[in-house]
Amino acid sequence: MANAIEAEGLTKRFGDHTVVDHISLDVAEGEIVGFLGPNGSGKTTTIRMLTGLLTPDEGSGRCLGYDIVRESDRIKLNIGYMTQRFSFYEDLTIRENLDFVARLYGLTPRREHVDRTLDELGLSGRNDQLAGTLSGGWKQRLALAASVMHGPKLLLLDEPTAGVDPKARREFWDQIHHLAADGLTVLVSTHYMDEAERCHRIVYISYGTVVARGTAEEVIAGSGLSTFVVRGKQTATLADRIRTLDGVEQVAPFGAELHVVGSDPARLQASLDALAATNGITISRGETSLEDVFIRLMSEHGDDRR
Ligand SMILES: Nc1ncnc2c1ncn2[C@@H]1O[C@H](COP(=O)(O)OP(=O)(O)OP(=O)(O)O)[C@@H](O)[C@H]1O
Repeated sequence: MANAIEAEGLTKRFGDHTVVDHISLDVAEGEIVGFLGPNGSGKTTTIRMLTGLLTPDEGSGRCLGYDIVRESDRIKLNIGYMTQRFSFYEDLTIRENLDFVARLYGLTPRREHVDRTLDELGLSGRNDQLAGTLSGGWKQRLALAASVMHGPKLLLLDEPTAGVDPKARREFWDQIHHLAADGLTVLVSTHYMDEAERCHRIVYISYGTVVARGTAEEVIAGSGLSTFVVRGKQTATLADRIRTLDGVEQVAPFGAELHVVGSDPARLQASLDALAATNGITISRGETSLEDVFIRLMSEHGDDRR
C-alpha cells in the first residue's frame, strides 16, 4: 500500500522556540491516524507543514506524492481540512452552503456534486434547512460534507467532535471509517480518548517530538503500566492515602471504584494488599486505558511549558 504521507525530520522554529523537533511520520493510504498531545505540543504546526501551508526549517516530506515544499499548491487542491471552528453562512440552507463550496472549487456539474454529497453524508432530508438552525451534530455533518465534496485524498480533522453528543460522534466516526474504506486517508488531532481509540494508529507528540506511536493496544502495552481496581465502601476517602503508597503512580476514581496505576505490578500489588488487609477493600487486576497512558506521558514529559 502506498503512503499518503511520508515525512522525515520535520522541524519548525518560531524565534528560538523549536515547536516541531525532527518529527518523522508515515501514513498509509486509507489509514486513520490520530494525532495526540498536550496543548501547544506542535500538532497543528506539523499538520500545516505536511499540507504545504508552512515551510519547514529542516526536514523533507511528501504528501499524496507531492513534495511538501515545492508542490504545496498541488497538495492544497487534494486535501480537505475541517477545523474546529467550521464556518457557514447561517442564513443559507445546507444545499446553498454546499453549492457555494462547489463554486469555490469550480466543481462541475455543480448540482451533481452537491446532490451526491448530500446523499452520501445523509443530509438529503434536511437540504432546505437553514444552517444557522442546525444542532451541533448536523452542523458538523455539514462541515464534513463541505470538506470532502471536492473528493480530497487526505482529510485533516482538527478536534472534529468538540461539543457534539455521543450519538452524533458515533455517526461521525462511522462516516470517517466509510470514507477511509473508500481510500481516503485521515489525520485527526484530538484530545478525546474515545476518538483516539477509533483510529487505526495513534501518534503522540510532546514538545514537538514523537513520544509514542502505534495502535491503541501497542501504545498501552508499550507504556509498561499495570492497573489494579480497588472496590469498597469508602474508596473516595482512600484515594489520597493510596496516592502516597509505594509503587503507585496514578489514582483515578471511576464511579465507586478506584483505578490504581503503576509501572511495577509486584510493588503495586504488595502496597494494595497491605491496605486491603486493614480496610475491607477488594483488589483486582484491571485494564490499563489509553487515558492512563496519556496522563503518564504528560507527566513524564512535563506539561507545564505551555
Ligand atoms: N505563527 C506562530 N508564531 C509563533 N509561535 C507559534 C506560531 N504558531 C504556533 N506557535 C507556537 O507553537 C507551539 C505549538 O503550537 P501548535 O498550534 O502547533 O500546537 P498544538 O499541538 O496544535 O496545540 P493545541 O492542542 O492547543 O491545538 C505553541 O507554543 C504556539 O504558541
